[in-house]
Amino acid sequence: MKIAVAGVSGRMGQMLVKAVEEADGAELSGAIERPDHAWVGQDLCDLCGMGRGVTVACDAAQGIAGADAVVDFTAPAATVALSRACAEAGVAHVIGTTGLSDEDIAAIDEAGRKIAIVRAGNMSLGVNLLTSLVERVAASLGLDYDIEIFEAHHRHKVDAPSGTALMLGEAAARGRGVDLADVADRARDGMTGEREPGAIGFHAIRGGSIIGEHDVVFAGPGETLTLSHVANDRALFAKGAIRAALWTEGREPGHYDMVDVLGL
Ligand SMILES: NC(=O)C1=CN([C@@H]2O[C@H](COP(=O)(O)OP(=O)(O)OC[C@H]3O[C@@H](n4cnc5c(N)ncnc54)[C@H](O)[C@@H]3O)[C@@H](O)[C@H]2O)C=CC1
Ligand SMILES: O=C(O)C1=N[C@H](C(=O)O)C[C@H](O)C1
Repeated sequence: MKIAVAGVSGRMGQMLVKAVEEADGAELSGAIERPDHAWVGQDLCDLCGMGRGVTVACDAAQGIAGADAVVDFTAPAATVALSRACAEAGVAHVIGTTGLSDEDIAAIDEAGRKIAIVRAGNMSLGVNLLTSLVERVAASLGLDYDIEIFEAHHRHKVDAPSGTALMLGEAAARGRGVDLADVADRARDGMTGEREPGAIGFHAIRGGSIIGEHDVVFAGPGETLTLSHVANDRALFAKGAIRAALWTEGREPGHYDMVDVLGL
């Protein structure tokens, strides 16, 4: 399968190029960066020692030409534009970008009528398994167990809560049979008053080079249960994303997630 990588110079972009090169049945066919980026127009191999013969494009249509799938860990506006370009070109779109708004997701849904799209705030097996556990625990415990979600990431991360924290929050809300939008408590400061019964709280730490850590805390009467995940290597996300790209081959149009890809 021919795979293009968007955001190729980024922390994840570089991991993705390596993961494509290492994957059986995958070949790098294109690379995309933002128009003002110094890598545009250059041979990828001269820049990072991988992807011989691939020139970095800034035009989406050019970057995905000849690709079967594009793997995209960039920024919300870039991802929405790329989804539209993929729908026009009939190229599958694997999205790891987080911080997407409801409007962004609606635009991606629209593209998913024409092509296979896999989108997940976290591409790791561990986190996707954890969502089922969180849902089950939330369904088993009553409202006297308060749910708080902690996430920690490196200093360069630009969105909060993380995509993973939101996936975990949605799983907890599903377990309780409520909408996350109705119960999420994302900012506490000053005289907040007592905790709202049924609230799901979010807390974000940003610092150093932390790759990604998530805790879901169920704080109950006389006991606290914590479900945790720690990512030790970004290659984890890249390998998941390439697995998703390979999974799209011959797939019907639709907006899928990693639970579909992993068959969980
Ligand atoms: N779903 C998952 O498993 C994971 C998701 N992420 C998400 O992936 C995204 C990227 O993360 P990082 O690689 O750490 O960030 P980064 O900032 O290192 O890389 C983003 C890249 O996208 C490029 N970019 C921005 N606008 C663009 C455009 N219009 N066209 C083409 N390229 C463009 C940037 O120049 C940069 O090279 C974030 O939203 C992050 O939260 C990160 C790790 C795992
Ligand atoms: O920005 C990151 O680095 C990460 N982003 C994803 C998220 O927002 O959850 C996944 C992972 O935690 C790393």
